Amino acid sequence: MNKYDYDVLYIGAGHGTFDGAAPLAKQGVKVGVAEEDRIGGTCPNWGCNAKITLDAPVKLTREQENLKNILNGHTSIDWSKNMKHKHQVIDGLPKAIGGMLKSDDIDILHGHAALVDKHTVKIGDKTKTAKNIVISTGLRPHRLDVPGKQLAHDSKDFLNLSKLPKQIAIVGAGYVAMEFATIASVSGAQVTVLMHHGQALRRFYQPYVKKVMAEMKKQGVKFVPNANVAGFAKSGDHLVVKYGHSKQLNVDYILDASGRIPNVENIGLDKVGVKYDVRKGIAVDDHLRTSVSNIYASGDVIDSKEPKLTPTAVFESTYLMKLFSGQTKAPIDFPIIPTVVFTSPRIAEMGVPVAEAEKSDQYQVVHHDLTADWYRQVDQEPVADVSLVFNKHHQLVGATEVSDKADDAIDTLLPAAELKLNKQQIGRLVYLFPSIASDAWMNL
Ligand SMILES: Cc1cc2nc3c(=O)[nH]c(=O)nc-3n(C[C@H](O)[C@H](O)[C@H](O)COP(=O)(O)OP(=O)(O)OC[C@H]3O[C@@H](n4cnc5c(N)ncnc54)[C@H](O)[C@@H]3O)c2cc1C
Ligand SMILES: NC(=O)c1ccc[n+]([C@@H]2O[C@H](COP(=O)([O-])OP(=O)(O)OC[C@H]3O[C@@H](n4cnc5c(N)ncnc54)[C@H](O)[C@@H]3O)[C@@H](O)[C@H]2O)c1
Repeated sequence: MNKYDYDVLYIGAGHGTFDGAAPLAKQGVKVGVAEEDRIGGTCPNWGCNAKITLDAPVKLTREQENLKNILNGHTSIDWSKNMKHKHQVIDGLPKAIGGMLKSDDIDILHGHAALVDKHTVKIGDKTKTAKNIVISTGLRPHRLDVPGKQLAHDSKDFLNLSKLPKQIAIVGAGYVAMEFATIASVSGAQVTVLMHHGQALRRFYQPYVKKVMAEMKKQGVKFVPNANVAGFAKSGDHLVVKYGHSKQLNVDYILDASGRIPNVENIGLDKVGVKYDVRKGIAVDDHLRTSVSNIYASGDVIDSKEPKLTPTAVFESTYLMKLFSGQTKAPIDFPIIPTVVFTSPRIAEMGVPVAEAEKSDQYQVVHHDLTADWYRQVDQEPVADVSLVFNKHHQLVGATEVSDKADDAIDTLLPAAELKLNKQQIGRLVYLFPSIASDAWMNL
């Protein structure tokens, strides 16, 4: 007879949970998953999958634009058909993910979950106990605290817009702002990006970010650096963004893309003694254990220097699966986690950042203008640059690319850096020709 209802009870059903929970349950571990919203969490429902589906015709439009001297005619994006397609692709995912969890005998508990004590969780009006608990509650959009803030929308609202507004103001210049500005402007909206600082995508290599911005400007996107947004108001049938020294911008829609904050409130952390920071998230050790020994945390809600991305959440939930099933006792050892911003062109990076490498004598940085490559000329890519970072043994340790194919190029280079391949090993790898992989590896 088990002392607890579950061996492991997860709070939240995003990637920080389900990629590990399903294989854990397959091994005979009794698992419960509490979720107050859609199964699958942010990424499938209002993040990666939804965004990349809307981006598909945007990417195609970019490719057509690059080849416009060859193609006849002009195409445009039908927003409502694109949104309908997004729903067709996305709407079935919670059922599919939930079905997968149930088929592994996982109990799905619907409702808001909060810790009652270190082994007890209240989910709606049900109370369940567990030997171990994993908090995987993710992030939610940060909202600017300015007058008229209720007039602004967040990324979730944007991804469900049935009609594309004509004029859009986007506050912030991070991942969401830059990706959604691209989607909206290529789809026909006039977009103004109100930047908090003088730089967009601050963690990325700035010479490449400037190239992305230049392409977005050609598409019609306006950037206002150091905008200092003061508030929003309604005036007749339009909205007004007040910024700078008494400047105003009239728009039909305001997207607040000023970042994301951890879901740490109202889940009983203080009651049970789990340490956290309201801005950074839940503190964990190198086994993803919180300050309470049987309570762990996974995914975006963790206070960590790892990027808050789906691959990170997947790696963490998979690590916890191995820990709970006795496959490992070792601390978590993060691999290189690559990242990409799905603008047109994309900017993608992995490993040691170029700006950091340029400041150190431990690395050598090699820049390549890829527009000179015959393979990139096939698609007439106007912007294509890569910077490769090598260590003293000439092993690849980092790379950043700006191009329409940057995501695929960085993915293909990743094993060289993660596995620290030497020249001889690299020489053993033969790629399809012609392909982005053979093109990317040519420079190693
Ligand atoms: C617009 C957007 C686009 C993105 N695009 C990408 C991308 O292209 N690539 C990429 O790698 N990453 C992307 N991300 C980031 C990615 O979505 C997250 O890193 C990932 O979803 C994190 O998973 P998670 O399980 O930690 O959190 P989430 O997926 O947010 O899951 C947390 C879950 O917990 C639930 N929950 C919270 N509190 C409670 C409670 N008290 N009781 C019960 N349930 C609760 C929530 O409802 C939610 O379902 C994007 C994010 C956004 C917002
Ligand atoms: N392609 C991807 O992988 C992808 C796409 C979207 C989101 N994400 C994930 O979601 C996270 C959140 O994305 P995001 O774009 O919301 O956040 P972000 O941290 O990338 O960008 C937030 C932006 O808001 C600005 N800002 C902060 N405070 C402000 C203020 N008071 N006024 C005006 N602007 C302000 C920042 O300067 C920054 O430009 C990302 O960090 C990433 O982890 C990933």
